[in-house]
Amino acid sequence: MANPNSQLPLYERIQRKNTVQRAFDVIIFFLLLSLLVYRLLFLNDHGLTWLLAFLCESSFTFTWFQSINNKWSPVEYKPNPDNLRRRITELPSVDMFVTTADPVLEPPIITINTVLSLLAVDYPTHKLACYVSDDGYSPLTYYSLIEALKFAKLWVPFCKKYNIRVRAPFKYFSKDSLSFGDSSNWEFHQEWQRMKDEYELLCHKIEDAAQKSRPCDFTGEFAEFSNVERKNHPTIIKVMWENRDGLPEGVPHLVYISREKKYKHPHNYKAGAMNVLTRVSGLMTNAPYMLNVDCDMFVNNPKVILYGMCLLLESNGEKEFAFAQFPQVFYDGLKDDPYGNQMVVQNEYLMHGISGIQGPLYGGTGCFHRRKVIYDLSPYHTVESINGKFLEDTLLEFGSSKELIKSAIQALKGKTDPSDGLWTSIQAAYQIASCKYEYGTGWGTKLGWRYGSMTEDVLTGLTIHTRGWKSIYYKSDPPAFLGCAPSGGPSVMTQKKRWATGLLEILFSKNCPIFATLFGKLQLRQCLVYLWIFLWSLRSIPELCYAALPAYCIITNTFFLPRVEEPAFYILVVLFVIYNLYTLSEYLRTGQTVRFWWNNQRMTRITSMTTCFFGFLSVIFKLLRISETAFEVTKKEQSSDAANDDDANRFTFDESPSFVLGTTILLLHLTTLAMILFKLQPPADDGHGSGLGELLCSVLLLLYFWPFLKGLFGKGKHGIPISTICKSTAFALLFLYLCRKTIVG
Ligand SMILES: O=c1ccn([C@@H]2O[C@H](COP(=O)(O)OP(=O)(O)O[C@H]3O[C@H](CO)[C@@H](O)[C@H](O)[C@H]3O)[C@@H](O)[C@H]2O)c(=O)[nH]1
Ligand SMILES: [Mn+2]
Repeated sequence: MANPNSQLPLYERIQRKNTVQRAFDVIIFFLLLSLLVYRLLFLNDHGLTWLLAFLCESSFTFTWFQSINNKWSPVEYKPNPDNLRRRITELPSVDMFVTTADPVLEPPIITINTVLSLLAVDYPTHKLACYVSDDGYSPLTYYSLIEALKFAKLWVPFCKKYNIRVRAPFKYFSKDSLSFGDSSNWEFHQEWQRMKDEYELLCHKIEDAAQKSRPCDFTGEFAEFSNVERKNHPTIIKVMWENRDGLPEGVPHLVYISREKKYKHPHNYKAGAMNVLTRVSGLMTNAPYMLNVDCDMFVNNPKVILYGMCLLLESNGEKEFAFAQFPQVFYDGLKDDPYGNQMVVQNEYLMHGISGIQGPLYGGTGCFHRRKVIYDLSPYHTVESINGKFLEDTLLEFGSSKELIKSAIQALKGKTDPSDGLWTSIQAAYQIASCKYEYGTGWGTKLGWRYGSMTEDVLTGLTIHTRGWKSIYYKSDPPAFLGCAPSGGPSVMTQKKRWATGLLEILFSKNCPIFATLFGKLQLRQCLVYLWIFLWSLRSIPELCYAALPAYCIITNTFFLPRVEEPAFYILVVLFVIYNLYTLSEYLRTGQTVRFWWNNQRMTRITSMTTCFFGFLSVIFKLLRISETAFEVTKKEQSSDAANDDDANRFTFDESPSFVLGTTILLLHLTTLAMILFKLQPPADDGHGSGLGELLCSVLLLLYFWPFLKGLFGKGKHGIPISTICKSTAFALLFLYLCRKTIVG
């Protein structure tokens, strides 16, 4: 009999209105074009600086064009979990993956909180399995998981009984959380206190273990960790907990995996870890859906799996949406986002904008994938069509494990047999987690997470869009996941440099989105979106040139901007004012402060002129085979007090080259301003020297690099290291010398 509820929609699609925004987008675009026309008209009257300015401005105009494309037709989706419950009696299984790589940079207490929050989600427990990949090969992480599991057996029922919202205990018990709701309920009160005590005990145990040089005796369960080399060790797989009774309540399966590592054997960082997770889970539970999160991204909304399933289970979604991406939202964000990495405005406008094209890019965490899509299926493949040649070709790519191939056939055909217990496949699991398993297979090239970029997430998502799939984005309230944004100048720079590198790596690879549109099924507008993000590090070049131009002009007393008397000067003024008001309004509409906006503007300029440039260089070095690119893990901190700490808002520095470049720009513009102030400029050629435009540019750059100015006088980590200042002074002097030479020459 047909289910009377089968018509209930699982999600709603809402086209957002954005007429005013579009109008401003276009106005800005026309102002930019008129500036270009002005440049072209007078190209012959001016020298090289004019041409350079024209080229830079052309690049800015192209970027703006791309950004209009990104935001032109925003769409929002709203899942409806109630309808899901009514419509679907048997919910599908979901395998949940957590990756961790370093017990120092990623303290196990953070990882276990993520795991606990996943184990406690609102979803039938027997449909869930949680797999933790530990690239750190850390007995401490494993020990913490053992202890966390004991706690989970109390925590999960507690959360479900009282319908707790925040199920990461550190957050639930933190000072700023309003966890202690209905305190008149005596029973709740008692249980709450017990949970709190148990959680504190858990924290103590982990802290104690972390203090010791050896967290445990390498006997019994820990014997496999006695080989202490992190980069050279055999596989460890531990089925830590099996929900044997298959009951909808209780704690989901928990599996720990530390894949084999060998010196000189590329392990492909996170992408490699994800592929091992995919294979091992394929053997053990083979769920048709997979949720993956970074170790610091805890579940903040227990309905998240229901949301994910609404988005992916709708019958038209089945044919369209390959993955469902949730935004990266951060907890304990520093006030006013001094490092510009909270991505609030991007999550709101950019992501919804892209949702109106082919869908959000895959962001590496907080994302539900269909297993069969990860196994290379395309949208035109129906269950019936999956046989014969496609199946044969695809299966060849899976490698030699018969067990894996068997499970892959089931996954591709959309069949899910209940597993015969996790242990039965343990031997095969060891085989497919070994270094050599991927030799001669399609893993990383045709299947699974793709290798060859530091941003394996975006690359993997791109290959999915290239096959014609769409993706879907949902920004829930409260946010589905919360993670921690790196704090401190150096870690922000490390992260951004990795992104800049990884994104450009994709542009220069065979997966380049231009080919994907020409020969694949990537939509043209989506191709523009990808180009916009991949060109990020290349844009550092016009940005740097544009920052050097005013300095050059002031030092040589020439000009590259129209003079105040010329009407074109007002194009620039209007452009500047409208652009800033426009971006400001985006921040204000998402509830942010003016300060927040300014910090973001400033950091955008700083990172695109410094870190992105080094990202660009590392790709060039890779192409020239001078050096390889590497995934540097960012440091995670749990402290809830950081947000209120005044110190935390102050920029911190280290000796990284990004800061040398930033300091050089600062010193240059300090010099130029001093030259104007003390009238040290050489006489202008024909009485037409640098003017107000150049001066304002210099002042603006000084404001953008204000944290660096403070850093010149700061102490300790808040100060720019002396060696950096020396190097920057040398570069600034060299620039000065070269500028002078052009006058004399
Ligand atoms: O060899 C490695 C390196 C990293 N990781 C894991 O990768 C995740 C992301 O690393 P992180 O240092 O937090 O990088 P972020 O810049 O914060 O991560 C963003 O960018 C990455 C790509 O650069 C994506 O993989 C992430 O999902 C995305 O959140 C973490 O869980 C790590 O444990 C591994 O498992 N193995
Ligand atoms: Mn991270």
